[in-house]
Amino acid sequence: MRIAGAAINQIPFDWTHNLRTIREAIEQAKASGVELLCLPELCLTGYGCEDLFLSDWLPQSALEHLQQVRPWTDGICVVIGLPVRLNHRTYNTAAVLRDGQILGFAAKQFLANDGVHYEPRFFHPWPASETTTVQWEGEEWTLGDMIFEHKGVKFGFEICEDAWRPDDVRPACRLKGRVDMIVNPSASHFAMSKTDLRYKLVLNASRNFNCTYLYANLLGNEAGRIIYDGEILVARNGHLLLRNQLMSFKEVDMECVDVDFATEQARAEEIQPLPTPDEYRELNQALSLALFDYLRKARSRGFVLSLSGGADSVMCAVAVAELVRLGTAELGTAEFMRRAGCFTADDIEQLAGPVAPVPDQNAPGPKDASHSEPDQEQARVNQILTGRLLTCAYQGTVNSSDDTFNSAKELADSIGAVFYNWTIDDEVTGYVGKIEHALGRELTWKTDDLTLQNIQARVRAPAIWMLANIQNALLITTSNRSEASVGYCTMDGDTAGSISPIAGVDKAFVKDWLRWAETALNYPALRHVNALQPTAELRPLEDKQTDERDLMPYPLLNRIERLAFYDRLSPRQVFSVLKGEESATDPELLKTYVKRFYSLWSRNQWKRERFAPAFHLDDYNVDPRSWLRFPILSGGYTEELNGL
Ligand SMILES: Nc1ncnc2c1ncn2[C@@H]1O[C@H](COP(=O)(O)OP(=O)(O)OC[C@H]2O[C@@H]([n+]3cccc(C(=O)O)c3)[C@H](O)[C@@H]2O)[C@@H](O)[C@H]1O
Ligand SMILES: Nc1ncnc2c1ncn2[C@@H]1O[C@H](COP(=O)(O)OP(=O)(O)OP(=O)(O)O)[C@@H](O)[C@H]1O
Ligand SMILES: NC(=O)CC[C@H](N)C(=O)O
Repeated sequence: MRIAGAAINQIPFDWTHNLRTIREAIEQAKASGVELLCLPELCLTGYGCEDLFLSDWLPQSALEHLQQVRPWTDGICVVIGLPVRLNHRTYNTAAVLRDGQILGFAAKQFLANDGVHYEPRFFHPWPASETTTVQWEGEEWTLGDMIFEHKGVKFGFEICEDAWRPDDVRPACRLKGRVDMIVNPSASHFAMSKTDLRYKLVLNASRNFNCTYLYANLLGNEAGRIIYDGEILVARNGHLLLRNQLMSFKEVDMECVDVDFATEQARAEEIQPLPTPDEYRELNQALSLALFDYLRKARSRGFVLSLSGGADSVMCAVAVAELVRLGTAELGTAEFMRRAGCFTADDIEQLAGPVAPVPDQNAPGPKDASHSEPDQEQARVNQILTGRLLTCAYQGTVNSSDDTFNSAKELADSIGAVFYNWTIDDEVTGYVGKIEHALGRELTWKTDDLTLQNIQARVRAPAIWMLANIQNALLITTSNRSEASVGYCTMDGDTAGSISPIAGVDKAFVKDWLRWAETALNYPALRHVNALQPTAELRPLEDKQTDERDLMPYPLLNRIERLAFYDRLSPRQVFSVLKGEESATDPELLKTYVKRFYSLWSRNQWKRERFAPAFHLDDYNVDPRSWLRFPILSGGYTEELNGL
């Protein structure tokens, strides 16, 4: 039997869009002779509909829209995820359709309730071995824990989280021996290296439960924060049959494979390991696709960035250039521009030549564009596109250095971004003078250090916002996770912006990534930033301000943060682990860092509540609206820190 998974790039309750990609996937599958196709979890509504899942109308509307899919399933068996609401409870289900009929709804039994997932807020778990009925306009279907059959192949379900539970409780343990195949429609968020976990999960499931395992994930930045890598996996008895290229820029990535269910396949002795994921490359692909999707789904016309030449803003600029490079490499210039949604037909013809406005969805699966260099002509086109999508401004003060200016200018020029340069000293002097006049005293670095730093960061905001408004573009804010942890940023200053692409990764990672990108992605202009020490450049230059002098070494900050909030240790436990790991560092200094971290962390929760929407990229983040909730007002660990 030819079976397939299709990763599709959906939008919460955009029925027209979602039905279009579903139809496209089904048509591609039919054209490839596929007999059974699995689409991802909740793909009809989108996974990220949040509290709308609690309404009566959204699940009802989903069921109505499912009826439109029925005629498309002539000659094929298709699995489609949607919410179903019964007796004021919403269930997360996978509908099975064939030849225009709905065969039933398999319901999710274990709900994801960790990290970025809050499913028990929206859904009820379905009890094992039970079924009920769904009624709609005189028709009735079975919903619950059930087994289906297509052309003699018996199959049951695990819906995403179902598969992440122990082997002796997950649905597979009851399906073992009763089915030939387990189908898993998923909405599994991207995190660096997570593909390795998923691979092992699917391979081991197929081996341990003696079956074929078909897995299909969502694709792209669906709703703003969470990114899906579009992974499709098929394994049989511990052997990998299919694994696709992740992070496609296409809206539909359908991949199929033949499984000879009539012939037994010996159980694999052991699972062949995947090569270790390359996290820098993964991050690049995820960030580029996330930005591209955000741009087009927000119906925006590009990005504006206050480019200091320092690590954070430079990484954001490279991410936009990479969005163009990877997008055009996979889709071609014309399709990339069409999909971006912010270019006119004339623009497209000018840059891509005359093209038929036909989507390229029937082309074969994506290639890994991240390894390929564009030819000279494509590189020229990419520079023009980057110039259309990214406008930067260096906004210097008397405290800025030539080093950061050169870094910003050369990088912007090398990628083709529009680059402006102005100073903000007049505005700073104007505000300082006004306040000095009102207070009747001078403001000095000795008495007013933070105030004088923050005013510089704040007066950069209005002009850069003006550019964003003029261009109808998204203002990128450059916060990273380390900065967010300790509030090392000025609220309404450098945090001003509408999207925060790198707030999910720590500062040490940002620096390492830029060193990697200089050679691996061929951005020679990064040599400037790679030679710089991170600095806010807010104090007079002779003060030689650096982030790490103000705070602590970034790798240590990152380690404390991880121990405190990923491993959830107490301050005492964190200190004890650090002492063991950092035997060369004075324990008193380590204690100072631990105390500094926790008190800055607690004091700055309100800032984290106000950051612009950020992508989830690492295995955790500090965003209170996705991974990590923490009180705004608290005891601030006073007793715990005093006891160290
Ligand atoms: N719980 C709470 N809820 C609401 N507001 C709260 C609050 N606690 C304090 N606040 C208020 O917060 C305000 C202070 O916050 P804010 O004005 O943002 O400034 P603040 O956090 O005091 O200082 C900013 C820090 O970030 C550093 N910085 C700034 C800019 C750029 C960079 C860089 O790396 O480039 C670094 C700078 O060196 C300094 O250490 C005060 O007015 C205080 O009342
Ligand atoms: N001279 C400047 N021109 C334009 N924007 C600036 C300037 N200085 C600071 N900014 C803005 O403020 C942000 C915060 O500064 P921050 O120092 O945290 O980041 P960075 O300069 O990009 O990196 P690094 O910390 O490694 O120097 C910058 O990313 C940038 O958006
Ligand atoms: N949608 C889900 O059930 C996702 C949960 C699962 N643990 C994952 O991260 O893939």
